[in-house]
Amino acid sequence: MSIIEVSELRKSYGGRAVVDGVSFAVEEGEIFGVLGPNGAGKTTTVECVEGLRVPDSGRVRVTGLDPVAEREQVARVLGAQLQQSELQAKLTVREALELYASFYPHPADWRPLAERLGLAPKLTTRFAKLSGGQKQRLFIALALIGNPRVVVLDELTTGLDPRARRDTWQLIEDVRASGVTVLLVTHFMEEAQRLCDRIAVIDQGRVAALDTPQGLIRRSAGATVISFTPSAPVDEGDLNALPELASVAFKDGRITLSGTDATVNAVITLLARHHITAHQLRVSDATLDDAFLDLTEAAA
Ligand SMILES: Nc1ncnc2c1ncn2[C@@H]1O[C@H](COP(=O)(O)OP(=O)(O)OP(=O)(O)O)[C@@H](O)[C@H]1O
Repeated sequence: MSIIEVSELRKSYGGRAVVDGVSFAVEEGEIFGVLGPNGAGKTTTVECVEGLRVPDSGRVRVTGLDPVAEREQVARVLGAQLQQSELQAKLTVREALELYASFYPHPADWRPLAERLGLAPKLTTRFAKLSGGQKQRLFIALALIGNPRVVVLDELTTGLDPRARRDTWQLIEDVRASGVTVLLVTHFMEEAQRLCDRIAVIDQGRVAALDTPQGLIRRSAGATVISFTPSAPVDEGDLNALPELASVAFKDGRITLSGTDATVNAVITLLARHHITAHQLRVSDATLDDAFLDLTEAAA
């Protein structure tokens, strides 16, 4: 049994379908990413998993439980990241940890949790005085305090500086290493590529693709990118006729092509045939960023 099952989930607001038949399954121990453009329906989807919104139709199960009908049981196995507004400004870190621990029958000991999250020196600091990174750490601590089997994190690192973001990634990896399944909503491609075992790309309320980060990159039309400055003009028709070509662009005397290894080999042969030298030749793999744009454009 998958730890989270979402099947044909639908939710409309004012007659507009914002989640329009979303299905995916998350396996125990995975970091599963939900990625998509603004307004794609990501938060609505994960809030249905958390039992915070009631689906119009479809089936959602968390450890086999219905998050709406069995909300209390689900709350014992699922930890959700709070929104900023949900915590009192005057509450200290220690008070928040103790308060949230009191909500659960078998909470984690908050002291080692605070230690692990680097919150130990901040126990007497009020919430309002914490930095953005410290607040995020506290939210992670509160999401973990009930000893959940699944934790849902939405836009976890938005607003964090690069170092705090990297520290948070390490934390998420530690959380997973301790056996917790992570459902992660994110806008950051680097974050998704680095952390997620699998990703559902959601676009306009539907799953546009579901795969590993590498699988998504391979699936996008131009998985390999080659760019160079030619020593002499290259015939555009010849470039457009290259095998398995996904895109071609000309800028400031440089040519950038995307396609497959076959495209790269063919363009090198083409240049050699015309005795053209490729200056500053670069060959790289497409990134998740490229794949995302490709996949969400394709869906549009
Ligand atoms: N309670 C609501 N009433 C009406 N419309 C809503 C409600 N909640 C969400 N929406 C709309 O549903 C759409 C999907 O919202 P959702 O927050 O799920 O998207 P998202 O993918 O999480 O977006 P973002 O990346 O911008 O957070 C948006 O157009 C949003 O305005």
